[in-house]
Order: sequence, then structure tokens, then C-alpha cells
Amino acid sequence: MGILPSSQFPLLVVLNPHSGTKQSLDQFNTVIQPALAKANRNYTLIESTTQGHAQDYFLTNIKPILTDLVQSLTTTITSFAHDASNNSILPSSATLQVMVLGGDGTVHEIVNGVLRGVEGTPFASEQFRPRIEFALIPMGTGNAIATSLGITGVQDALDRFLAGRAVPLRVMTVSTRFKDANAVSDSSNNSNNNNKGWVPRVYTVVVNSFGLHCATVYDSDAFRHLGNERFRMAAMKNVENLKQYKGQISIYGDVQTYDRTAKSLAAISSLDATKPTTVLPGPFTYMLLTKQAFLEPGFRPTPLAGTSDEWMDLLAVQNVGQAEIMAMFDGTSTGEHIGLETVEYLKVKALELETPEKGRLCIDGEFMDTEAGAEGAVRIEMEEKKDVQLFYVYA
Ligand SMILES: Nc1ncnc2c1ncn2[C@@H]1O[C@H](COP(=O)(O)OP(=O)(O)OP(=O)(O)O)[C@@H](O)[C@H]1O
Repeated sequence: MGILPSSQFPLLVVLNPHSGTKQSLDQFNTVIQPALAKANRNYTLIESTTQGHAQDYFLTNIKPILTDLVQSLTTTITSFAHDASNNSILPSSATLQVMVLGGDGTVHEIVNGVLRGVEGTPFASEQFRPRIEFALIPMGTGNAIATSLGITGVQDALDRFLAGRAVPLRVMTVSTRFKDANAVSDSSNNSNNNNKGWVPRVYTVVVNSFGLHCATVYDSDAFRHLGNERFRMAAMKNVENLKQYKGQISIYGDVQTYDRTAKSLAAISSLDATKPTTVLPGPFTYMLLTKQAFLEPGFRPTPLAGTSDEWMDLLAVQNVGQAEIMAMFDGTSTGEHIGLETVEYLKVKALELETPEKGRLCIDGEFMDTEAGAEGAVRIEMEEKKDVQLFYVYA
């Protein structure tokens, strides 16, 4: 990489005017556009018009975009190499920069659009893999990824983009046993252990949840006009009508479990990848599986999570009452709640959730209805395939 000076390749700027408190366009006009002009950066602006627009845009256009990019790199290489045979020397990678003025939902859409667009094609293969670098301008409600990376606002995000240090944005895969039109891949032979028969449905980069958190996100849309406050309002509504969500979580592969006494993680090696390393029997009051430490500023439910690490952080609270849930929430601003007896905290590679009734999962702010029983189970795992690990974020 680095064959073309990055200033010569146009940047894609994805702007969601609906994110957060709808300030994206104003911030683009007043802060981002002047800064890009000053830095002599060309860009193409993509303004999303509906839910799903950003995903569809990348699904449709990622191959032509990469073709243009590779062509510009190839021309440069051959002109430098004076290739006598006149054969093109194709690069094995190319970097595409995508600036996002929006929140986590917009990043989720782009990741899924890109992956659906390139999977099973020569655009994500042993011979060629793109590198997609996100500049996250936090204009959403939660901005979990940006907040977890310590990005404090628009100017800070811009400075980090211009400084150019990108870290991996690791991806989780959510699979079901049944196949439908929404499956992201035809293959049910993911290279990870113990996952034969699972069909990848969606890729996630922030959080998958079940129980109170999922119900909170579901209800929070009605409070969108309140900005960040919408999650607190919806959470209070759900604590008042506290429910227990029946289900069992089976964790596969290596595990790190938080030891409350030692205040550190203890490793448990998996001896047999086909058998669960640990089982949480439920019912669940609250359950989160994340890649980000913060889900919004001041809310740090999985404080040991790492955007770039190889683990998913699981926070589970089983069968507790209102007082225990409120005590847990009290600790989430500092992360101290992981020391509570009622809280299970683990770093995991893969888990399966099976519920006796139909249910709902929250997947990066979107919702997935789940079926009852073993056939309706959901598997969530750290994605190990190189053809999926294409994403980086300026940090
Ligand atoms: N023009 C639009 N009108 C309505 N919805 C849109 C539009 N463009 C995108 N969307 C949808 O807006 C939703 C929210 O986007 P985004 O995640 O950027 O903001 P947020 O939900 O406020 O932030 P966060 O996810 O960080 O909490 C996404 O589901 C996206 O599909």
C-alpha cells in the first residue's frame, strides 16, 4: 500500500442526516468540508436518504469502486515499473477511505454492504483483499465505536483521520440454522470450529443483545428527539416492567472469565471445540455481547472490551429483580458493576443462544426475530476469515 499518495484518491464521505440529533449536514458544511478543502482532499459525498441506503450503496457499488481503485494503482505501478511485457501487475490490496458522519448504525450498514458485495468474489480472496479505513465523525446517538476509541467530538475525529493511524475494527458474525433471503452468505462451512450447518445472517461491529437491553433499544426510537437521553428513558420503562427472558447460552472455544476477587481475567482453555466450555442456564434479565467498551458516552457496560481484540465481551445478569438491575446500572459509568455477584463477565470466541419461545435479538441497533428451540438457535462468533476482516478505523 501507499503506492498512490492518499490525497490522489477520492475519499467517500457517507452522511446520514437522520443520525443523532440531525446535525450531520450542518457539521459537514461548517467543519468537515472546509477542513477537507484545506487538506486538499477530493471526496465523493453520499447522503443516505432512507434506512438501508448506505448498505445498498456499498452492496451495489463496492466492486466498481474497487475496480477503479485497483486500476489507478495498476497504472501507477506499471508506469513506475516500465513493464516491458506490458502485463499489468495487480496489487494484492488497496485502501479505501470512508468517512462516516453518523452513528454505529451507519457503520453497521456499510460493513454489511461491503461484505455482501465482495464475498465469494475475487475482490475478497487470497489474491486481493481491500482495506477499508473508517474515519468516524461521531454524529449518532451512541457512537459506541468512536467513544470506545476515545474520540471526543468532530474536531478530534477529524484530527485523528488526518493523522492517519488506523486500528482494526473486528467483526462478529450472527448465524442461524435456517436459511432465508437475508442470509449474508451461501456458505455454511465457515472455517471456525463447531459451526457446520450455521448460515451467516449478518455481521455486527458493536453489540448483540437479548433481554432488557434489546427491549430498551427497541423502545428507544420513540424517544429519538431526546438524543442520548432516549436510551435512559426507554431503560427506565423496561425496568419498571421488568421481565425475565428464558433461554440458555452455551459458550464454545477458549474463554476468559472475570474473577471478582482477583479483579483480573482467568483463562479457561477449551478441550473439545464441539462441546460448550461453559453454559449459562438463564433466564436472562440482561445480556450483552459486545466489541466496544462504551455503548455511549458515560455507559461502559463491557469495560474490558477491545475494538481490535480477538474476543467478544459477554455481560450477563440472570434472573434478578429491579434493585439488582439498578445496582448494575449504577456501576456502568465506571465499569465497577463487573465486580457485582449478580454479574457474569466473560470474554468469549463463540456462543449459541437457544430460547424455548420465539424472541428478539438486537443486532447493532437492528432487530432479529428468533425462533424457539434448537432449530431456532442463534450462533454469534468472532469472525476469523481474512476475507471478512477488511475494516480499520482511525483512532
Ligand atoms: N435519510 C434517512 N432518513 C431516515 N433514516 C435514515 C436515513 N439515512 C439513514 N437512516 C437510518 O438511520 C439509522 C440510524 O443511524 P445512525 O446509527 O447513524 O444514528 P443513531 O442511531 O442516532 O446513532 P447510534 O447508532 O450511534 O446510536 C440507521 O438505521 C439508518 O439506516
